[in-house]
Amino acid sequence: MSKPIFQLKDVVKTVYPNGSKPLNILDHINLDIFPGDFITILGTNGAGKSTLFNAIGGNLPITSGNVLLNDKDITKTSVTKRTRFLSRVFQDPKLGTAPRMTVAENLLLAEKRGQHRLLKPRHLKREMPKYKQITSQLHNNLSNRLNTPTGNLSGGQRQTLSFLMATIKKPEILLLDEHTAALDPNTSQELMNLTNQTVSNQHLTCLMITHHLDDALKYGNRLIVLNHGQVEHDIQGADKANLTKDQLYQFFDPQQ
Ligand SMILES: Nc1ncnc2c1ncn2[C@@H]1O[C@H](COP(=O)(O)OP(=O)(O)OP(=O)(O)O)[C@@H](O)[C@H]1O
Repeated sequence: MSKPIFQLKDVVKTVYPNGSKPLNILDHINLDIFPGDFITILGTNGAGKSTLFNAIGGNLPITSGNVLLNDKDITKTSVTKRTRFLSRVFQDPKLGTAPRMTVAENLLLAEKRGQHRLLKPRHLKREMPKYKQITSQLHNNLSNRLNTPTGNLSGGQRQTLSFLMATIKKPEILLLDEHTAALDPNTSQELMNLTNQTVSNQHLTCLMITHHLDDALKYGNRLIVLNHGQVEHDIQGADKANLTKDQLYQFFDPQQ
């Protein structure tokens, strides 16, 4: 078996809601993520899914435990530094892109992530055929809007762009935080297909939060259910492939 690319070791995040008694919103999480894992993450509202992503992305300092990338302890590494190896796509299409910059400029910016970010017009010109090609993967006309400021795009176009920006420079870890939830059913399906293709073709390591049981079953090699800040189920390989929707429903049955 290969070595984990990413590890959470006994990660705890404690909060004090309204100054009351402590509450662990991440409660001793241990997780080994392997290269090429595509993990779908389910959990009821408030289970800790976004908090888990914030701990991985460095957006939230954890109370105790360690976060490791390729055996290196990155627990104290800033969000900015983590963007060199980690990309995240949020539910809100407005969050991923710079609204006054054009589609092409945003893509160039994403390609230069972690480098000296000087946008030169000749770089932009050189990359245009590539941007045309990657934006043509969906039938939403994004490829004809390369010189349009992203603030003028539809939500679906903008979310496609956020996804392309997150994957244009292969990240070591890709975090998808309900990235299709704000889209209409067809657009959502198209972006999910592109996601699956990209993860598979680029051999990305990806974690995807979703509330769609069908998507959680259909995609990925591994499924995690979070509950009260703990990993309640971690189903992999053949068990994941054979998992049924009825079994999944049982995980959320309060009688269980
Ligand atoms: N910074 C914080 N301070 C206090 N409580 C927090 C903080 N961040 C999250 N929480 C609480 O921790 C719990 C988990 O929140 P989180 O947003 O991770 O849940 P989630 O599983 O992503 O939910 P949803 O499906 O609704 O997005 C919630 O009860 C939330 O109110």
